[in-house]
Amino acid sequence: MERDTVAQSIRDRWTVGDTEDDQCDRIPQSRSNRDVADPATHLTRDPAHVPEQITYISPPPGASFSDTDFILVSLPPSTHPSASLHGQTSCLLRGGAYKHILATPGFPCAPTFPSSSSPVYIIAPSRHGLGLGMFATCDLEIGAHILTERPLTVTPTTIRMPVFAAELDRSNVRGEERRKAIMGEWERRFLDPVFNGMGKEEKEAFAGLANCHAEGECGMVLGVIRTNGFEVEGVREDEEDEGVDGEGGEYAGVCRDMCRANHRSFAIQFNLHSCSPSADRLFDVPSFSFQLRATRFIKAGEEISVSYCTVLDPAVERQSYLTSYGFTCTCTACLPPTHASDTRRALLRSSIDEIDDTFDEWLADPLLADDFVLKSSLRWIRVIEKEGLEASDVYRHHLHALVRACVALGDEEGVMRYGRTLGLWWLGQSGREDMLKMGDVKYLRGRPDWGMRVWEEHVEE
Ligand SMILES: C[S@@+](CC[C@H](N)C(=O)[O-])C[C@H]1O[C@@H](n2cnc3c(N)ncnc32)[C@H](O)[C@@H]1O
Repeated sequence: MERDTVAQSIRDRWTVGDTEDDQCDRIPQSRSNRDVADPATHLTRDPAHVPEQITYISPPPGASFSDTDFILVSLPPSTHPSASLHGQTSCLLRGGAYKHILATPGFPCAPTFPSSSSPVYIIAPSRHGLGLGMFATCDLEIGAHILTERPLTVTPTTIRMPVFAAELDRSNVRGEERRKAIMGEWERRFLDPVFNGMGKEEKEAFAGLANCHAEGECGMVLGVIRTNGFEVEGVREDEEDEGVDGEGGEYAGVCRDMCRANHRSFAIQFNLHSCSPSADRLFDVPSFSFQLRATRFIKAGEEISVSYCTVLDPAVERQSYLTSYGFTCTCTACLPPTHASDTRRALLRSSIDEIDDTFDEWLADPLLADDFVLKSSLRWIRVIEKEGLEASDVYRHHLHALVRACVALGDEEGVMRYGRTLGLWWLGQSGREDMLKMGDVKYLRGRPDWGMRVWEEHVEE
């Protein structure tokens, strides 16, 4: 799966009522920077059986249910020891997703990286007037673990109520009124029970989160989910699906602390562009928890930011996602008139396609300078760092090219330098500690491509 940034974007596609045929919609979710499929395509999944109510509440082990049934359940099971230690999530899941979770190897287990007893962050008013925000209490290196959190809720990002929609049609309810009616009904039938299923303390935490849709457009529960939902990666209806039709995620999670992280639209360093997060999150199904990690060095006291949008997208598209959150991004990369940053981001995106060809050409051609690949990728890395896009997948691609080049040259120092950063990138993005081996000379020396481009010196006798 290609990830432009692990700070999965929060994206709102609440478009019910755009066409009379629309019977489902999408609520906000943090995505992996992939486009969201037309909700209509999702409607074909199982036209025969579309429950319009919650079908089961906490089914006992072994209960049978269909893939499309709606199940209200607390996860992990309250009997599991880690549930009391790390909290529980009030979930609304389709049967297929629930089966998928239950079948995940290791589920339910305690989080691998539990939050520290002395947190490395505090929640405090943002200095940029964005409400509350999350601040580092100490210096955080790239890859540093910031927190692990069980979401308060996990709910579907699409839902379908064809019978209810047909009733509206019969009553000639159209346009905005129809859209609001569907949202209201969705909330009443599906989301309010999720809220009611939470404990007192969790309810208070949820209701206290930001809600930029408070002005009567929808109720509190839907408003909070729309303002705070992060994509719950890895929770899906079946094995083949990576989100809806291989695109956006199917479930949104709301967290007590992680949802206080604002979208980055402020520069912390002179000449550093924004729409460029300093942290990113991932969801771990076995422990049913999110992890937040630094994607670049964060100084003590600095506001920790995530991205609500796809950072390599053009500014206009980024802005259109952000309107759902009730603000316009005023960062240097978003503001007209130059949009020079758009050009840089587009070039960065396309630079990925050239990496392999450049590398193969260099490997085969002894006339090319030894630092041919290094120079090329280092040039892109300077652009990435200037744009503040270290969380982006493009950074990983170029770091990887540098490591491969150093391996081919048998350059131990280079391998340690770039491999370490690459390993930390992986740690920051996916929690994979095993990738730290990318900075381990002993490991890399054992690879067949070590010293592959060291040409034998031809010494005249
Ligand atoms: C997920 S919440 C973030 C935490 C929030 N600031 C709070 O007080 O809880 C999203 C909301 O925060 C605000 N926000 C986040 N990033 C922002 C930004 N870059 N500019 C303006 N408002 C922002 C918007 O009101 C948005 O709807």
